Amino acid sequence: MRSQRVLRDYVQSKWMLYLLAVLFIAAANVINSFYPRLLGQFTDQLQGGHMTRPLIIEYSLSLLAVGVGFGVLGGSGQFIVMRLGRLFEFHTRKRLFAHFTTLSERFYSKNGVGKMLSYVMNDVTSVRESISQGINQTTNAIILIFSALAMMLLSHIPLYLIVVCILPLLFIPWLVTRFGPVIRKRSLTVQESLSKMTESAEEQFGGIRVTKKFAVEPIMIGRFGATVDRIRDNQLKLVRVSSLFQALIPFLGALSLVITIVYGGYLTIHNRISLGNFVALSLYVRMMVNPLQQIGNVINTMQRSRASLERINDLLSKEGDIQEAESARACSLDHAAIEIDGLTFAYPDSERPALNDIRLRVEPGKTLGILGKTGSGKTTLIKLMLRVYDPPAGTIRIGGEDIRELTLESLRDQIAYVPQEGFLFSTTIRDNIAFYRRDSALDKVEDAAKQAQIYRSITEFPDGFETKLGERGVTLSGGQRQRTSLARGLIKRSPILILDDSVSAVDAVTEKSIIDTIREERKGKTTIVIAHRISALKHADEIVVLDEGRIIQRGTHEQLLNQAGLYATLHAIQEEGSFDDEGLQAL
Ligand SMILES: Nc1ncnc2c1ncn2[C@@H]1O[C@H](COP(=O)(O)OP(=O)(O)OP(=O)(O)O)[C@@H](O)[C@H]1O
Repeated sequence: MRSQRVLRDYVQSKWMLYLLAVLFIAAANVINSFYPRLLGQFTDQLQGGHMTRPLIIEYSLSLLAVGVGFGVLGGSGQFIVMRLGRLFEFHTRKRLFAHFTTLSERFYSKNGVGKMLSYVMNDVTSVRESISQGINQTTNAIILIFSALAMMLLSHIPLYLIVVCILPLLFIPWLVTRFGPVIRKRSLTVQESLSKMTESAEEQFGGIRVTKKFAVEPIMIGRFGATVDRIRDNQLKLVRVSSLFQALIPFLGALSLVITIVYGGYLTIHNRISLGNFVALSLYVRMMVNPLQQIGNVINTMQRSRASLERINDLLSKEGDIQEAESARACSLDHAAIEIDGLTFAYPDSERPALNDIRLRVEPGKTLGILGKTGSGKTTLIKLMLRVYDPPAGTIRIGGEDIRELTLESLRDQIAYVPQEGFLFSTTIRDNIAFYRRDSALDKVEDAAKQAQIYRSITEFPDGFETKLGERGVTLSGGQRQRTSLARGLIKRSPILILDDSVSAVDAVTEKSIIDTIREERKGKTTIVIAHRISALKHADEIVVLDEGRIIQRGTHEQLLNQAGLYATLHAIQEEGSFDDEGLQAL
């Protein structure tokens, strides 16, 4: 795990702008701290009977200058900080997304889409808010407090009076250290329940059609409702503690004002301080309550966003399981034999091997058929060939090279993999087929569609190849979706094509036509066909039958038919519609 400091890196890269913003905000607050002093002086002049028209104008202009200076400088500083915050949000979202693309299937099998969304949306926003508010309000508060203290001393307000009046405010740091950890813990729980709700919503939306078909809406509403209830409970717990925290600070502020009025008023009556200084003191004490409350707010927000920042840093530190070797080379897989030698593999969290001592050799240009019951390890074998998971070193070679020594790009770029359920993006059919190379000429897209037997269906849509697909291609039937995904694989014209049950959703006539076209098109190129239906792979040069991760039969279609075993049994069931008890036992 590489340690990541997303916020520190960002602030370091923008430190000059942040410094400028801090200087602007600080200057604004220094200017602002003049206004109670001016009002105090004004009161003294008034009380002493020295007030003249030019003096009134002078004081008015000075107060106006304070207001304008505070507004312009403070506003500019705030603008810079807010803008930098938005840029942070933008950069971090892009960085997170780029990082997501490097993570492997193992990561995604453990972390749902909702969780990713929650990182990208909630966590990033929470950190952005805390830096913007943090810099803005902390600078505001610190500078204002120090300027106010300095101004009071300059105005000759006695130090003992200042200390007594602001004494209650000094309890604020104590409150912060008491409440901070509790707030942080409860915020983390809220964040977690929020991300659970996003995950649940994502799953419910994904499965909405199944829900409706089974008429189980109340169950789904109940399930989603439970996640929302959890958020409500956790949020209420958080609100209770943060509200108490927020309420105590103004209370301490009010207490300070009471002391100011009582003690300051007493000293004024006894002429120990001037009326002007009493006015200035009350205004300064009042002025200090807000910044101190802001510090409380900032600490609250910081506590909350620290958890988010930790989650983001943690995620960015995660490295994909599949790493390219430093010595990795790009190799051409044209005319390359595939050799699998003694491959045994168990998924990282599983004790039982999904594949056991697999030995295979596919000569260049030949077709290999893989047949097997569900869960027998067919897809696992392909995942290992594509290095979705890492096979043990030296067990899979293509063109004599251990695939772990090839660059991931050269390996995956030269193998076209068509899964049973290819995901279709919410874009045009043309873009979906030309996914691998968006600038492919239309005639190439059309050729691939023809080979996948989807061309006619596409041209029947009013917009033809420019027809937009809804999310996951809802406007297409299952078979149409599968053939569009097949066309996407065929257009690559790769040295190696892998069809993983890619024609299972089409009728027998279309399947035959697709297989014939592919055989013709793939002459001289290596093809691997995985299927449950014998008709899809009987023409293969070699067929292997997998069972519980082991190869239990191998040979050509004719050879396998002449052996008693799973292949002949499946053939009897699928092609002849007949089977005996012995055959059923084999299944
Ligand atoms: N990501 C995973 N983590 C753990 N075990 C897995 C994972 N994917 C598959 N398996 C297990 O590995 C075994 C082989 O699965 P695989 O997907 O290779 O079967 P298959 O022959 O392709 O099945 P099907 O014909 O249903 O697609 C199964 O027992 C499955 O439960």
